[in-house]
Amino acid sequence: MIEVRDIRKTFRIPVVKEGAFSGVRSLFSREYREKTAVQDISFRIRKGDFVGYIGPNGAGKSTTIKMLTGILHPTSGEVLIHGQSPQKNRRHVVRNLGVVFGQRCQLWWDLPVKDSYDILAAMYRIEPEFKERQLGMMRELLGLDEFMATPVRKLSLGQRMRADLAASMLHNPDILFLDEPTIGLDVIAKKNIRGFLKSLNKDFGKTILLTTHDMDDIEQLCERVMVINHGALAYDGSIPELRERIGLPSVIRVTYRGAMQVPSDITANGDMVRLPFTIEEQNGDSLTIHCNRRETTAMDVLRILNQWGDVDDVHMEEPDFEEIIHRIY
Ligand SMILES: Nc1ncnc2c1ncn2[C@@H]1O[C@H](COP(=O)(O)OP(=O)(O)OP(=O)(O)O)[C@@H](O)[C@H]1O
Repeated sequence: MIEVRDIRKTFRIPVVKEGAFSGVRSLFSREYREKTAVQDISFRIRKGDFVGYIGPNGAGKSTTIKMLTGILHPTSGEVLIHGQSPQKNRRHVVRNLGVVFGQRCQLWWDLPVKDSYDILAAMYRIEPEFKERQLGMMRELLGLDEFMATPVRKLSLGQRMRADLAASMLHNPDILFLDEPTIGLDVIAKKNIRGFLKSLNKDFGKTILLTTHDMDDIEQLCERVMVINHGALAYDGSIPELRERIGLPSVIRVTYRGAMQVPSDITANGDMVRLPFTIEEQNGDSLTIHCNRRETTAMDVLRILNQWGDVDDVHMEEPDFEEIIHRIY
């Protein structure tokens, strides 16, 4: 349903020269340098997928989303949404798209939220009954009644984001492109937005592409994650596969009831090569070990640890997702 074939975006940026009046001179300068923001990216997103699109600042995420929505034209390559190009058939394609740029508000600053919805409905030729039905559906999910009559400029950041999300859903699009919809929100507001997005995907079958710097958003919402770095796709797959590929160690802490006996040939000379894990700390009746899930399973590890004493308690920590992502960046 969304097909992206080898899209590339190169910007021409005027070169600003050093020296006095350089700013003025560069106005007349014809020198440019090229910046490739997105380099030959391809992917497909199926109906009902919830995909995270992540990468460091300046990686090319917003530029990709702008090409997907038809705001920008790719320098080369092609985007097809339901088989249509958003560049060539913008009017037709946007009927099926909802877009939220978390850093920008699509509502009218001085008007009550409700009036903004009326204007958007008129602009996009949405029938009043249809708009009311959509708002009715979202009223409870987004708690719209709390601020319908409030001017947008008086909304809290969390309320504004909820109002913005409702606006993007007024025409009931199949596909949502969300660029940092949880930016700057507190824990509770993030939780509300995540709940809403989860419901849109699971209960209403919406296809969602989500850009965010919040790895909790990704872990809690997305089945699939695409990582973009320096304009190129560095990873496209599931989160468990990504964990496995990066192979950071899982930490297991074991407490024994009474004595424990670590075989001496393992601890001698720090020679632990025969174990499928490393002993990081041995302290009285407890052990902390690191194991790599690519090389062994938790069951195998526990089987060995069980031979060393009477296990009382086991605590496992998966590698932190944020840390995994930093490894890719
Ligand atoms: N209109 C433009 N003209 C020139 N360069 C641009 C333009 N838009 C984006 N760029 C450059 O393209 C690169 C990618 O920018 P983009 O906004 O897509 O990154 P991003 O991944 O969304 O970053 P962030 O996480 O900071 O929002 C950056 O180096 C940026 O400076």
